[in-house]
Amino acid sequence: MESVIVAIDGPSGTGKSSTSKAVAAKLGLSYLDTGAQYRAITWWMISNGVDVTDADAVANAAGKPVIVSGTDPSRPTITVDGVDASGPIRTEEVTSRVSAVSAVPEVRALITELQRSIARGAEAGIVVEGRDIGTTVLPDADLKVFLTASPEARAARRSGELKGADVRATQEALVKRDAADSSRKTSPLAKADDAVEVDTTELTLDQVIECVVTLVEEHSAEAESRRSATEGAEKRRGGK
Ligand SMILES: Nc1ncnc2c1ncn2[C@@H]1O[C@H](COP(=O)(O)OP(=O)(O)OP(=O)(O)O)[C@@H](O)[C@H]1O
Ligand SMILES: Nc1ccn([C@H]2C[C@H](O)[C@@H](COP(=O)(O)O)O2)c(=O)n1
Repeated sequence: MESVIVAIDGPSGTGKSSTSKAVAAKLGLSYLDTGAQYRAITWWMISNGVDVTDADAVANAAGKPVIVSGTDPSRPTITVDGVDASGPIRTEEVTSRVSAVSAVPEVRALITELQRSIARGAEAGIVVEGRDIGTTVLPDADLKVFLTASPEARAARRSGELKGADVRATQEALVKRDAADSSRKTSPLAKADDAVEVDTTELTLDQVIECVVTLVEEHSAEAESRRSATEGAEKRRGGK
């Protein structure tokens, strides 16, 4: 298969990370979790005493942390200034503040550039998941998928992960974060016009993975047949 860039966006808990990792592993592609990068910069701000409700303070500090993402889908990693941040970025404190930090345009500009450079460097291709990948980060992606699911299904999935979590409180927190991510001015959470929407509410994770793998394979087959047709036409012209 030729190198392919796949953008997977959608609200929280729709299955972006689980699906993207599995699709990348199946197809031999790299994998990038862009939410982890916004979480990492948020964790750095909190750890360094930056008031995350002060957009100017966040903007002034945004260039300081060095964030490095490992893109092996079987072992994705994230470090901040050389320190493993994979645990700390998943705390409740980071989750409740990440929308404010990721709404700051200077933060988005820096992280978007980082994401584009990682995608450019992925020789075999990459699956990049987030909120604005198809609309802003990689508008020329070969395939764009927008995952959705009902708030009830998403909360039930998340509560299953966070042992003993109250489903209603989890749902409220999810809906609140989606509203903040969808309403910010700079590259909000949105479906690209040319994205394929997949409602995962009634699908198992395996079914979603299979659906996206099929979409990538169909895209690659179409690209290959267009290439052969063009080559054939060029040869025929050259032969005349
Ligand atoms: N189709 C599905 N059916 C049931 N459970 C699922 C499905 N897809 C994902 N899950 C489960 O839901 C939880 C959330 O999935 P995941 O972390 O992949 O979502 P996400 O969209 O990346 O969320 P976030 O944006 O908050 O990081 C995980 O426990 C995952 O195993
Ligand atoms: N492309 C992206 C990815 C993520 N964010 C922000 C908004 C999310 O609430 C937060 C955490 O993402 P998650 O780990 O839940 O996928 O990061 C964004 O603005 N743009």
